[in-house]
Amino acid sequence: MAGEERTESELSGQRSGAEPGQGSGERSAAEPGKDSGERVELPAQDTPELPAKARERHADLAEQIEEHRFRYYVKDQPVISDSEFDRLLRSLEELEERHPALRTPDSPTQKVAGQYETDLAKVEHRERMLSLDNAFDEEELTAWAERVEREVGSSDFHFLCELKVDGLAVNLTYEKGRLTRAATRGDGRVGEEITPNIRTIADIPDRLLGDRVPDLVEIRGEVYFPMDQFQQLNERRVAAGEQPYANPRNSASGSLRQKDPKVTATLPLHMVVHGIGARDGFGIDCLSHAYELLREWGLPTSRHYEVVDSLEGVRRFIAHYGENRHSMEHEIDGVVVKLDEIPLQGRLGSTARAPRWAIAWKYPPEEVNTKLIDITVGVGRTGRVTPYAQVEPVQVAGSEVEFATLHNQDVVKAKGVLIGDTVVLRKAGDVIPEILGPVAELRDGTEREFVMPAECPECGTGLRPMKEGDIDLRCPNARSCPAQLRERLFYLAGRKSLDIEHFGYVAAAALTRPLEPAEPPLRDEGDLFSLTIEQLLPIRAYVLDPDSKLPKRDPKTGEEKIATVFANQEGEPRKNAVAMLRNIEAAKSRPLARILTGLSIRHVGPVAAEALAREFRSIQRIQEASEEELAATDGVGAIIAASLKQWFAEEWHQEILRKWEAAGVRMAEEGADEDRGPRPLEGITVVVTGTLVNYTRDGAKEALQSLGAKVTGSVSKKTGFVVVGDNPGSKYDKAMQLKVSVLDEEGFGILLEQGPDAAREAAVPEEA
Ligand SMILES: NC(=O)c1ccc[n+]([C@@H]2O[C@H](COP(=O)([O-])OP(=O)(O)OC[C@H]3O[C@@H](n4cnc5c(N)ncnc54)[C@H](O)[C@@H]3O)[C@@H](O)[C@H]2O)c1
Ligand SMILES: [Zn+2]
Repeated sequence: MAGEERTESELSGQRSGAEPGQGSGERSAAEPGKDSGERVELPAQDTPELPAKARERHADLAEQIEEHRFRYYVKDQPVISDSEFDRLLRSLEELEERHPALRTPDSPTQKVAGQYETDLAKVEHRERMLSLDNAFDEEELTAWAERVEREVGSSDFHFLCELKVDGLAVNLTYEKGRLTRAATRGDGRVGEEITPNIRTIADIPDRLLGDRVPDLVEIRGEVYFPMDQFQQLNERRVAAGEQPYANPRNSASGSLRQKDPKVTATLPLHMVVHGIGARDGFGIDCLSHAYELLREWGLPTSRHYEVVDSLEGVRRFIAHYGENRHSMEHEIDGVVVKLDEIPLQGRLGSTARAPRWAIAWKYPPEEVNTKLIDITVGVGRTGRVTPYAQVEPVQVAGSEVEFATLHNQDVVKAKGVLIGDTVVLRKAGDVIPEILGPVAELRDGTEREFVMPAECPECGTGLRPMKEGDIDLRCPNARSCPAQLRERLFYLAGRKSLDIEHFGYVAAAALTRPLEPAEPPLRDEGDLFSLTIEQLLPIRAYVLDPDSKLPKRDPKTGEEKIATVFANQEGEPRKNAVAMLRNIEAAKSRPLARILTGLSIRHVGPVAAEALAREFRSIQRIQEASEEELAATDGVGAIIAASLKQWFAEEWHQEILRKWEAAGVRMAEEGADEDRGPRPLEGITVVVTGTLVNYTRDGAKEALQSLGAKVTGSVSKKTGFVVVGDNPGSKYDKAMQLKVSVLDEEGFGILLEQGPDAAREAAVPEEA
């Protein structure tokens, strides 16, 4: 690859000697000797330089590669992932490296894609369209850059860095400013005509803008299908009885290479321009300047490119987009680094397959193919039942993936995946793994459709949507569905809530759904704080895996693991059982916000719990507050308020509270009530806005709260006072409009020291 001497061009009779300034390097690329498309069969004979085994291996690899290219370029239905394909090609290159005699002009390593018979008409490009050499690591990138410097003869040049868009390469011919022809890349010299289809793409102008349009220009670019609309496309295809696409790249290609442009017209295709082919009637010195010109002509150039003067800059660009790879609306599989100076491009020239003045840096693959073994459903903390895929374990983006969520039954349908399919799995960075689509080509008829169960897999209760119109199904048995209770307990013991060490998923499962005894120690979370070691010792249970929610298996026998979770073989308490009980005890006095979080009230996460605890300081007061008061609390709002009301209305929730209180769990913030001194501002709501001189915003808030006032963020008729500092903004206007008493900083002092009546006298507007 990059960096090595291009003996292959000599081998294939090619020369790369290009005159500087003769257009792009592509034009100056030498014609390959011949490219008939047939393989030259060499007798499989051992020669000292070329063992028969290498020759066979070469023929085998070449055949596989050609086969995959056909599926990819012509059928738009590849059956292996790009990284697997790249590996095959790499193997072939390495083999040729060791046995240069194998590197004949018709080897797949020496050709651009390949030319195939399709339904579409053939058209010849004026100037060849090439592929790119790849750099998979730092060493290959450096080797390429060093070679560029060597051939240029100085370091007086620039790198143009751009994104490698994963789409379909196209060539647009504009004559006197009019789009006259569009074609796919094909074998680089002859492509498929797709002019009517291209005309349906809104990004692509039919006429170039301005009055300086050239006589002729070939525009090269990538047509892509936006990532976020991919699933909708598959959904429509499945509904219409067509095969879903495996990933957005294939859908772009499939959409564009339609015989009927009316079909293309219905699809949201876009284009990014990334090069120029033949041209006549204008001169350019740098590719980056050319992009500016193309943009003026109304062509869709990318905003994401940068000209840098060193490899250091290239590395920065690569790192930056490596991190922001997923905020693009199209898939990118790498970065393309090009020599910006066009005369220098010409001097470096091209091989039969790729320009020497450019290299593609490939990011680690995020898409792999794997087998969809099964789709099962899991029941979450709130009873939501979600289908998830169990796949053959596969390594992607730095971790092993075995499960991927499928969200709900409609998503499974929309993706068009069947149990038993080979699927494309995508894991983007830290994002949870996702199944993109099936490799429908590989189906053999044994695949079956997923059917959403009608009953909860763990408690047998009939599933239903929470409200009419909800897509999600839920298990309504919130109290003692073992799955929901287990998830609630696991959450309660977790970092965000009570942080109970030694209380993990296995313990949560064992306490709620043991094999023995028949009656689980916990029917809901009420008895958690009164658990005793005697209750724990007899428990035998499956050892559950938190990811799959399935029993872990013995790696040797494959059997499901069952254990006495809290007792050792002698029936004595295990160390961690004792520690767990001790930690449960300690958790009773966690801050109120954490206790609240542990109740698994819908929408009440750590942030809302913190706001509620700060404002109301006890569970009882939260319960007594009106829905409006709750909703008016900073960081709470109407949805959470309604959810709180619903939660407290449930009798079994009340029982949990009673039991927890009896067990000594903290139900109020320290010193919440009587011992906090007089509360002259009890029942009064205050809004603070603008900048105060003697108080920070939080300081003002605390001063008010300590006297019993409620501090909220928005002004309403119920607001008692609005305290305004400098630059108060709209809250002041609102207060005036609603005739709420407004206090300046002095009035605020009066409120704190002398109480509400005195403050009202100091307020504007004056009481009527
Ligand atoms: N899965 C399969 O079975 C299979 C089969 C064949 C090919 N492939 C995949 O197709 C790709 C190989 O095809 P290739 O030969 O076209 O090489 P390539 O995709 O690695 O590089 C060349 C192409 O990159 C495109 N490109 C995107 N952004 C560009 C930019 N900013 N500047 C210049 N060019 C840009 C151009 O269209 C150009 O033709 C690989 O990713 C390979 O894995 C996969
Ligand atoms: Zn259930």
